[in-house]
Amino acid sequence: MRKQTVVIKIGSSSLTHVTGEVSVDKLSHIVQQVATLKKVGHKVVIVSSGAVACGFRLLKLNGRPRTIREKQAAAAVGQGILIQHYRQLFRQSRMEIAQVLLNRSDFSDRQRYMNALSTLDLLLVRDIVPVINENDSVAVEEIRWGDNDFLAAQVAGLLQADWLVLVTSADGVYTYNPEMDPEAKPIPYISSVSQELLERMDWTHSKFGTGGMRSKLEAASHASDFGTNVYVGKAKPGDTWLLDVLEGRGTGTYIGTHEPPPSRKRQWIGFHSDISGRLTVDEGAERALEREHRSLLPCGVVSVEGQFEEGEVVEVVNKRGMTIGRGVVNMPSRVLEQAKGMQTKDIVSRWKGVPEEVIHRDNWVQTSVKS
Ligand SMILES: Nc1ncnc2c1ncn2[C@@H]1O[C@H](COP(=O)(O)OP(=O)(O)O)[C@@H](O)[C@H]1O
Ligand SMILES: N[C@@H](CCC(=O)OP(=O)(O)O)C(=O)O
Repeated sequence: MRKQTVVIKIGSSSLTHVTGEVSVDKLSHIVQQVATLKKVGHKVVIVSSGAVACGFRLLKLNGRPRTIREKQAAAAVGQGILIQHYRQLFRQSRMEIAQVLLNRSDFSDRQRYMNALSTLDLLLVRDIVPVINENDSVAVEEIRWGDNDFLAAQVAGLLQADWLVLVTSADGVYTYNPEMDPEAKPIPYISSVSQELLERMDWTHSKFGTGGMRSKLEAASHASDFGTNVYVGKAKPGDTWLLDVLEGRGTGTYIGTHEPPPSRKRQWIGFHSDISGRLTVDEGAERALEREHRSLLPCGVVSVEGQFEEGEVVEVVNKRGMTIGRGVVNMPSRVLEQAKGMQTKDIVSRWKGVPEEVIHRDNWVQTSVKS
């Protein structure tokens, strides 16, 4: 089997006791599985929750924290303990780990995105297992919405990983939440995460988890866009459970991808960048962008929203308000406000040195449409 890059996300529900505290036995089992994957030559990155689980008792709380402030403080106490557990467990297999804490802004800022990539790349080259978590004590949205699923998808994209394995308390995606509906049936294979399937999933989660199956499917959809295969399932006994998953013998859900990975530049534009504005385009420009793979010219721009500078990323919508993609603009909003709807020859004679295209086709990414 070809050596693969595998991102394994371990949710709180897969590493805690019923009391909510971290279970070293559960962690140890997962570490053994990862060690098996590494021994056969795969590159493994772990995205691990569990900081709150490791920290809340030391914060003198009786149960899992409820407020954001308590969660952030518990994570600050617990992250060091979590990493210490990983370090001791991996050392038993003579493997070293590195702690990497990331936030959403580390992906939306292109320089930080490239720095994160270069650090992770070097760690993998030196055979060190990166153990990633959100930088919880400064993140707000993330800690509430189960975004370690999303973070794991972002990491899979960053590394152009072959696999994203979401280890959780349910053995895969069911037609409905199996804990609520005994009639729920497992779904062994999903070729593409449709809007209809997403809407069927709710956000109900396990006692100590955060995002439930909805956030996992959204993350899976995101990872598929990067060309990564996804597996959602439970940690199983035995030494080769993770290896079995990669070899197609997992009992959970496989979410397949048929997309080749996009180039890193297009990936950053399409999936990680922050949007600084929105352009509405007419039917001719929509056709040129979507079907004819041409650049966006000022004559096709109907309206400009937001303030942006040359080099920033904007979203492009059609006249019905549907997003068709994103791209890097060649001119600031103050120029485009005046140039919109104008023919190229008039623009060139009015503004010396202004580029002909609003968005060059090399800097354009169409948003994938799933029905
Ligand atoms: N359709 C579904 N299929 C499987 N599990 C579901 C579904 N809908 C909701 N769930 C819930 O999602 C939980 C797993 O998500 P979560 O609690 O966030 O775990 P984690 O800590 O791994 O992120 C399951 O225990 C289950 O209660
Ligand atoms: N970053 C937090 C966990 C947040 C989170 O996404 O949890 P989960 O839904 O269990 O993956 C922690 O380390 O406790």
